Amino acid sequence: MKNYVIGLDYGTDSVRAILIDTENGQELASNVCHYKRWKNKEYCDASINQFRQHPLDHIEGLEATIKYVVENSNVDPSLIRSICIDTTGSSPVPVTEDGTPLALTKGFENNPNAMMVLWKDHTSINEANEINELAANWGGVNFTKYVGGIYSSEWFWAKILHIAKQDEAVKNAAYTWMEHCDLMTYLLIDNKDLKSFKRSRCAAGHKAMWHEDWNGLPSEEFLGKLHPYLAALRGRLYDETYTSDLVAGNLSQEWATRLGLTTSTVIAVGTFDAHSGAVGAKIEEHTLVRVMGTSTCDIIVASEEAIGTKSVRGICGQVDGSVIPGFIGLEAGQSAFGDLLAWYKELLLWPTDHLLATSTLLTDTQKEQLKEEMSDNLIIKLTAEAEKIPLSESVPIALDWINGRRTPDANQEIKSAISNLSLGTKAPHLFKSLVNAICFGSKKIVDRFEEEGVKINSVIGIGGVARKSPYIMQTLANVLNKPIKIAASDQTPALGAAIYAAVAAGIYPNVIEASQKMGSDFDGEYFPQLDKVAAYNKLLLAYDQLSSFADPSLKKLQQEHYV
Ligand SMILES: Nc1ncnc2c1ncn2[C@@H]1O[C@H](COP(=O)(O)OP(=O)(O)O)[C@@H](O)[C@H]1O
Ligand SMILES: O=C(CO)[C@@H](O)[C@@H](O)COP(=O)(O)O
Repeated sequence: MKNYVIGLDYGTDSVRAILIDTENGQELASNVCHYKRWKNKEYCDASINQFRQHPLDHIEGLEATIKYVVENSNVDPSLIRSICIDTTGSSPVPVTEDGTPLALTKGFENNPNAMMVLWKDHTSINEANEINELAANWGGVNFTKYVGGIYSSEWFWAKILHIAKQDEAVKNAAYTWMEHCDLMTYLLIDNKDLKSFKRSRCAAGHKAMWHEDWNGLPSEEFLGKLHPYLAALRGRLYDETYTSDLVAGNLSQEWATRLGLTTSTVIAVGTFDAHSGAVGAKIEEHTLVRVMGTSTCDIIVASEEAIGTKSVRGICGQVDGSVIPGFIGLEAGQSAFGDLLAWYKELLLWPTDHLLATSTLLTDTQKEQLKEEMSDNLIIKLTAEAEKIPLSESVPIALDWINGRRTPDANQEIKSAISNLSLGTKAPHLFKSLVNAICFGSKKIVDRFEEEGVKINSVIGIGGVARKSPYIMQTLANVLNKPIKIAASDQTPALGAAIYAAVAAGIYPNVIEASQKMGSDFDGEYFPQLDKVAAYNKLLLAYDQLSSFADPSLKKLQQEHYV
């Protein structure tokens, strides 16, 4: 009998659904929906790093994309066994006692504090500092132990603490909070009991300091020292967490009707995009999967025996079962990867956005066409020119911390810097320096894993930049001095979600077997160019120097580690 599953992947800008044949991972239909309100930059204020998304963007996207793949695949809906949802994270959403996102209730429809706080929102830097300070000094367990020793402003508790302090009305109305992957899963299932709802192990372990060592979330006593709201919230969250090979519930009658499915379809426990992307790319031990898009997420799995009781310093957490049940999933990443290049692109397009509007040389239609053409071609042209600049030629030295540093050693307050500019510095030189910067930031992550005893034999690249930029991938292979394989699928996170769905539906006995059968093939490999590796090593020293200058705390961290 044929079996089909759906993987639903919520990225930063859009959501995509794919309908997959579980026998071989073949994609029978796919559909993408861009978030309407987010596209118009509603509820965001980049000047203070506030990035919020309205739940209606997510619900409309879910309905449109799933309906599309069900209708266009010509598959009998009763053979669609399961759906699994992955999202960005930590992207928490305040909800009412009956599990309704607060922004869907009266009075909160346009309040950004009542919406999803997107992973890259950095409004809670002070609150992350408070958490770190308390964790290190309160005299009890240091709850940051399994999230690399530093709690980030990108994460759950810091974001909630910030909003609780900032918005009394939201604090009073938000009965509980859910990670985005949990909320969308909860929305679809029939069982609406919030207490027994199966929350994601991946989200809880990497972002909310949930760990078996202390029986779940950080203690009420610890949270109470941060804010009484957090202490009260603890009891309205969860004790247990679940891996994504398990069923969260059956599709509710309401959503079965809305999506053209039946209530026999099961919904797997939710997860994060990077972790499901790693499964979609057939992750195995000692393979680092790098999701390279707006940001990077670096995922690796290790057996419990290999990790033992060790806590890996400066990363975004080590969580039992966050990628493959039975293995410890480790996560690191860069807060900006493609985003650094996107920032530069926007900077260079300033005149076209602002001067063209007042010019009388072109018609409005021509202006729009020109703007679009320049926007589409800018990175491609810069890439071609940067590639031609020999490594012997002087280019600026840049840091990749344009949106703070996620790892190693989170510091979201830190800013980027560029040095070594001269009158000879042209736009492609600067572009080359930014590409070097994102690759050096990547090298720091790989080095940290290896220093901490996590062996990396091979690297797999997935995500927009991995697929679109051979220049960046070749630079990265040279900087890391490791070969990098590129997954063929453009949809690895959604494919990974489909793999979890297939296991949850009982079609495969475990994630490893399912990912071998359904996971993406590879369609490219970049090898280090031996004549260039040494030159990049030299540039890396300059990057290190600039890093120490821009972030004096780095030296202190290193000294603390080596005493
Ligand atoms: N040809 C390219 N070279 C380098 N970077 C690119 C290229 N095309 C897109 N990007 C970058 O890729 C990022 C988007 O990556 P993608 O994986 O598609 O999205 P997301 O990370 O939101 O899932 C943007 O930051 C963009 O600047
Ligand atoms: O941080 C995580 C997962 O832990 C990601 O969700 C976050 O970096 C967003 O990833 P994308 O840039 O949307 O691929």
